[in-house]
Amino acid sequence: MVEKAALRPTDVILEVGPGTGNMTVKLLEKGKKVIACEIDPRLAAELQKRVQGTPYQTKLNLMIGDVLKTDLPFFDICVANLPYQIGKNNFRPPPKVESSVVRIEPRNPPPPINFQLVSPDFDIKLKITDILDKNGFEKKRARTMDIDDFLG
Ligand SMILES: C[S@@+](CC[C@H](N)C(=O)[O-])C[C@H]1O[C@@H](n2cnc3c(N)ncnc32)[C@H](O)[C@@H]1O
Repeated sequence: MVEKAALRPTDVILEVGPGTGNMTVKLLEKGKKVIACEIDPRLAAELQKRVQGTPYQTKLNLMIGDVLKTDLPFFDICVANLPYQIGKNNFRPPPKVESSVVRIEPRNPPPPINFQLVSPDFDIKLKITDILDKNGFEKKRARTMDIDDFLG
């Protein structure tokens, strides 16, 4: 994953969920700075201990909390291993889930956005439900769908 990220020595990297820091140390080797946001304070303490007294200590900004509720500082690139650190072949029988490494790059230049005002009674929840209903997806939920359903 670190290889795929093609990190540059000038990159400020955001790592979501560093755990005890197995990937963090690799990111610290490659980038200028790592902002690591970990929800579990015990794991964060382990990571802090791991870098203490090493040259990486000053390159790591460790934040404790839920990344979704945290005000994050500026970063250039996000590298994270959130849900499935174990591949499906580690299980017998293999679970019916797929894991992927996803690389998302912002478009440069950014596409033009046609901002439009919506009426005060616009309800995004109703809009989405309406679209799902019209396309026969009212009973489909991510947890009950497989990859073919998504691709279809
Ligand atoms: C699959 S582990 C990855 C650990 C480590 N990055 C690695 O590659 O070995 C997921 C990590 O994300 C953390 N985590 C889960 N939800 C989080 C959230 N909402 N905000 C921050 N960290 C989260 C977990 O505590 C755990 O350390």
